[in-house]
Amino acid sequence: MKRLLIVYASQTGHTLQLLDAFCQPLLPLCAELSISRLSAEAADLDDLLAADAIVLATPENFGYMAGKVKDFFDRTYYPAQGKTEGLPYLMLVSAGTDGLGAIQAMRRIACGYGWKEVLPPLLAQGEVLPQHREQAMELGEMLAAGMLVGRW
Ligand SMILES: Cc1cc2nc3c(=O)[nH]c(=O)nc-3n(C[C@H](O)[C@H](O)[C@H](O)COP(=O)(O)O)c2cc1C
Repeated sequence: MKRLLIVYASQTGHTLQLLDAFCQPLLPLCAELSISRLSAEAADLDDLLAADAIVLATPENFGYMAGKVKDFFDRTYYPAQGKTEGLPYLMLVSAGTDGLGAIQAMRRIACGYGWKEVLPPLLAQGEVLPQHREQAMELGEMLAAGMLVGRW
């Protein structure tokens, strides 16, 4: 069974709203796709090494990813070196007005691991709107479909 790791942080629930929408189309696939949805402080190296794809979901804080997500990278970067190359990933970002700093920073770090960004990031600025939820659901569908047909 393919395994999807979701690593997230959320202080006021906006990123979680995106994540809930993203996960909605995955629920009927639980017989074919194992999903580990973990807060960034709970996720560890074993979770990462077991993953066939990873979703990084975070608010933008001070022009960067949440500190807990950065800490996940700090804890896993060296021990994972050479072991996760080519891992498909995508990003979900909730931000007040911007979000590009968080996206750029995660992209740079993911590049260091050798991961492959397989779908464009979802950036929701301000309140999470129905259109953001729809986009998140579409991304969930596309990521799962790509994993199940072996596209990535
Ligand atoms: C400490 C802090 C720093 C923030 N910095 C930024 C920022 O640099 N850029 C931005 O667009 N929004 C910023 N915001 C707003 C959050 O990104 C936004 O409220 C987001 O939706 C929160 O998501 P969450 O509810 O999942 O924590 C910041 C919020 C906090 C609490």
